[in-house]
Amino acid sequence: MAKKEASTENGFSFTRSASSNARNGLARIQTHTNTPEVCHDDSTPPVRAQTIHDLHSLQKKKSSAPSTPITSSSATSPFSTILEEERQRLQLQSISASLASLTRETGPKVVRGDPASKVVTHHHHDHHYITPTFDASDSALKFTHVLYNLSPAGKSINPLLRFSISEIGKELYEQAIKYEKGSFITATGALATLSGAKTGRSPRDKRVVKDESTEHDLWWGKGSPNIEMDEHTFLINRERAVDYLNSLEKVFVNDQFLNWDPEHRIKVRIVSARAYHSLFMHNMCIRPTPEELEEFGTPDFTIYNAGQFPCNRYTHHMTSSTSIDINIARKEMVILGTQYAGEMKKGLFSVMHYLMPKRNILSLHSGCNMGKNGDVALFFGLSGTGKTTLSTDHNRYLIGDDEHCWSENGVSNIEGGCYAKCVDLSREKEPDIWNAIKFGTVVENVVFDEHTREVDFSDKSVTVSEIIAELVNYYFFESAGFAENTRAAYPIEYIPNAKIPCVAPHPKNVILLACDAFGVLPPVSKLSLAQTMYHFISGYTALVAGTEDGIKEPQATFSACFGAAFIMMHPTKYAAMLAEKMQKHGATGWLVNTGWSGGRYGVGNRIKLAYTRKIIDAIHSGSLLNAEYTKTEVFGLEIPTAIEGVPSEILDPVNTWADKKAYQDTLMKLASLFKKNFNGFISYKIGTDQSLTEEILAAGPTL
Ligand SMILES: Nc1ncnc2c1ncn2[C@@H]1O[C@H](COP(=O)(O)OP(=O)(O)OP(=O)(O)O)[C@@H](O)[C@H]1O
Ligand SMILES: O=C([O-])CC(=O)C(=O)O
Ligand SMILES: [Ca+2]
Ligand SMILES: [Mn+2]
Repeated sequence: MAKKEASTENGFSFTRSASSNARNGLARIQTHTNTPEVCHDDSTPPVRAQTIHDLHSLQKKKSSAPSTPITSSSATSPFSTILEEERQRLQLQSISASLASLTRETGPKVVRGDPASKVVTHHHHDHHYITPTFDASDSALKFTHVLYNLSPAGKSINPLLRFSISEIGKELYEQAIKYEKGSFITATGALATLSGAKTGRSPRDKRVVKDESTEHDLWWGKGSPNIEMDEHTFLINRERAVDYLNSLEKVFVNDQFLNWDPEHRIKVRIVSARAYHSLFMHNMCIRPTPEELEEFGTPDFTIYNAGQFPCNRYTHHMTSSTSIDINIARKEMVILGTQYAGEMKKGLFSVMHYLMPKRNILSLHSGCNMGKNGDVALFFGLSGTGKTTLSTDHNRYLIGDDEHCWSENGVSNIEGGCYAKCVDLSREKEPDIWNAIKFGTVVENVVFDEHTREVDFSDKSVTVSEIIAELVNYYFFESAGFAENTRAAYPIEYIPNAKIPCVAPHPKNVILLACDAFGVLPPVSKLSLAQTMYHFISGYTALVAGTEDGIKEPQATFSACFGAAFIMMHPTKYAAMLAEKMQKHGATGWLVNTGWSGGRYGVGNRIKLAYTRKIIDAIHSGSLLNAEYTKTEVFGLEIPTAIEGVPSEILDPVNTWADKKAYQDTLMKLASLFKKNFNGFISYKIGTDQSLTEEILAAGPTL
């Protein structure tokens, strides 16, 4: 762990030390040493307690009360106490401002250590609550307690804001287990939770405020993920969310960061009603150090997650009782009517897809890892194509599994955690992800043994059936899929070879992943720059959906930039930036089919993960770059004739199909689907380079 690698290539410095890991890591579970003695005589009190309350109080050793030591003299000097109180006051004021109503005259007022709150027990002078109250309405009669940056291990991240742990202020695990039905601790210590009726994202319910500036900046209309909403309607939903949150006994507030590039770090605040949501975001966003939290100040972006509460369908623009609303100008997002935590993660990703390109930084729906020699690979792909699985590679440093930025400095992860699919997760095939499912990790919608609490990753019964999923896919184009969407969210340092800080030099390889359920794309092809751009803009994968009679048909999905659901500007904007960066830094593009071979879904089989890993190894090592190639017909892809550890006959898919006519027909069918999809882009220019635009158009399949 104390191993250090250092490199200052490309602006980022790579130093990883045990201390930086420890700082970012979660605190360990403490085992109490003062176990009450066992007593065999029923006639005497079994423990040193007169009441059940006393008994329970024995469970917790005072000295082990969670706390992070306040650094050095600042805890004791009277001068610094004043500063500290002032800081706390400002922090509380800021949270209060976040929760303020926009229509009532007086917003929630934060009262610290409110004496009226009977539940506060003062073990330490510095334990306190912050208690926003309304003084202009009936809401003044109740308190909304704010649970600020609680940690899953029972330790407030900010030692200066350690709120008392009592009736209300239980830590996240305890909060979840006590108050959120369906929360359990699994055999390995993860928090199993249910996301409710929605087990995937609802892109059809996403709204973006169209105002003077976004009207011109953003991509609107056909194919765009940005469905418009006006400012006034946003405020109605915002007020609905804020009122709902303020009506609760308590809310959770996370103050965290996005983007490991210190120059372009974004401060985010997440206000939510569920410990599940707070823990999820704790894991997924970058966790501030106590010092960073001290100076947090005003967030750059705030999420109001009132997911348990529906939107009002009489409200303009609402087509269901779910609404995920982004307001760029206000720097706010409101969630109503869905508890699926991925909405927060991907909502913020959308925001980054706006903010970063504004700074000439490319935001990417990709995984990223780095070899021992500093060679960096990006993994693009739609949901379920292998970004997380393939970027989590025991022989390489993990930079991140899903969201990155590519700037002049190199690549930086946007997030502080990973969100892995865990359907059919196997210890043998994906050991690092398997081992990351431990204390602190949130596992969503999994099924486990009632007694042993062993998770059965093959059981998909919580997530909806494929038939419903097909409908969902139809209505909510390209959702992560409600079906088979059991997930694990864990802090990135749970992967042993994660590189902290999560930044890397410019990529050498850009790997486009497609799970081709038609089984006609080669397992790997080397792409020209124009082909890379063609496939990046196409964003192809094929899903498999069930039909009523149980016959499963592959369904082609095209999602520009391998993440049309998250981009905010026109795809060609991102494509131009990618082309420019790949050209400038000499990156090679690859197309890897992680889907079917030997026939389409139902006839052939999914390419063995072990083979895909060998292919990826050969890309990383550079050996594939100089291999011998042949060119395929129709798609014009360069395919290698041999790769170590992979049977050569599978490299050209035609060899694996018993029915050659079926192969040809399926190939032509897929090619025509590509053509049809790309027609939507032919009138656009990619950047300023007209010849590149023409090359890209010519880089698709020829029929
Ligand atoms: N040959 C293969 N290559 C990659 N993944 C495979 C292969 N065969 C099966 N799989 C499985 O496919 C799934 C890939 O999912 P993964 O979590 O990596 O998707 P993702 O691209 O990260 O999607 P998302 O953006 O939704 O998180 C995993 O469950 C993995 O075990
Ligand atoms: O956002 C989600 O729910 C999961 C995910 O990573 C994706 O769909 O790309
Ligand atoms: Ca993933
Ligand atoms: Mn993703």
